[in-house]
Amino acid sequence: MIRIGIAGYGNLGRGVESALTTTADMKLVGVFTRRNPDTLKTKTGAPVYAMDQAKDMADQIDVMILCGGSANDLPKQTAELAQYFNVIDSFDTHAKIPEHFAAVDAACKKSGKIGMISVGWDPGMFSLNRLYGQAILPNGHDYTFWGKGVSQGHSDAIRRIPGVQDARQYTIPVEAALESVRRGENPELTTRQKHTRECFVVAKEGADKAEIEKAIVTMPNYFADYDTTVHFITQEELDRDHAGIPHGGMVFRTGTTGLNGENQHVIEYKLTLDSNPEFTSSVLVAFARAAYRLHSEGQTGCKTVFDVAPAYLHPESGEALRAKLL
Ligand SMILES: NC(=O)C1=CN([C@@H]2O[C@H](COP(=O)(O)OP(=O)(O)OC[C@H]3O[C@@H](n4cnc5c(N)ncnc54)[C@H](OP(=O)(O)O)[C@@H]3O)[C@@H](O)[C@H]2O)C=CC1
Ligand SMILES: N[C@@H](C[C@H]1CC(C(=O)O)=NO1)C(=O)O
Repeated sequence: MIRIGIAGYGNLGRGVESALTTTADMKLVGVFTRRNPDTLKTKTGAPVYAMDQAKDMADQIDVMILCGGSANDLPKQTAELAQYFNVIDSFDTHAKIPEHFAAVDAACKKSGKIGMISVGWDPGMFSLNRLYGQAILPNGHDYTFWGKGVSQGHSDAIRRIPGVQDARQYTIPVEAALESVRRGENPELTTRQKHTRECFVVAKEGADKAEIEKAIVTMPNYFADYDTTVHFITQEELDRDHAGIPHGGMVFRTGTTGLNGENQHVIEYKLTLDSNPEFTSSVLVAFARAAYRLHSEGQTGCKTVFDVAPAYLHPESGEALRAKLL
């Protein structure tokens, strides 16, 4: 039985808690939070501990699944907890993945643990499909489109701005760009030409809304390269009109084969998600199984989804997989 800890109890933390109830080979030992653990009750009745108690429980947990925010939490937490645990996170600030990988790799190499970063759907499943497309159709173009849906990373980043009480960020694909790709026109598209971003923000009493809006639209790696609109609404309106966290998207690869490129092929990998956090958490749980197995085989250091053979994700044996899924 693989013993799991959850570090951080937000949308993703609750999603991991739920995803673990569907496994027969994994169990939740406990949830770790930076808040007062006595103020939190988990959905499944799993115990809640203070984050600084985690290191004292290192012998009770095989993999710690980190569910903090990429903007502020994971850059500190993943490498910190890698001193004591095999760790896995969903770190999604794409521009900073190389530096995050280096920090987690150094911590894991020192502690003899395994770390997996940037596990989810983008980065994660979409990353894998971009790699497959380029490897299989080297003569081609790939495109990634998200939404319309709620980006958890962008929503989390807004919530971290001083004066913000709550927020949801919708990512919206530019239809003309999407249709041009679908028509096989292989357009050259800038970041700004592919998506727009729409934010719904609840400001704290007395907060400077102009300053909040400016902090959002100029935020590097999240909003600076996009046309972004910001709406200020009440908490009641956010809870009423923006309660769900749906999302999805597509990775396209269009490429040619034949000595003269005479044949065109289109690969399309699509996700349609009722719950972005619950899907992301399901990916995290499958890769947590792989992290445990790889560490049991003596692997250490930092990995990404590119480094994991698919069979490590599945609960069944190689023999069963060959008989049923090949
Ligand atoms: N790779 C991918 O495909 C994806 C990655 N992600 C990543 O997941 C990250 C986490 O997203 P999400 O779970 O939605 O973020 P949340 O804002 O729900 O939670 C982030 C952290 O904030 C704290 N927190 C949560 N709720 C509250 C609250 N009410 N009051 C105070 N603190 C709170 C928790 O830490 P604590 O319990 O310690 O207080 C939690 O771990 C995102 O930043 C994103 O980067 C998300 C989706 C897909
Ligand atoms: N990491 C994203 C998952 C996808 C969604 C997204 C976006 O809408 O910009 N980028 O990647 C998230 O936090 O939801």
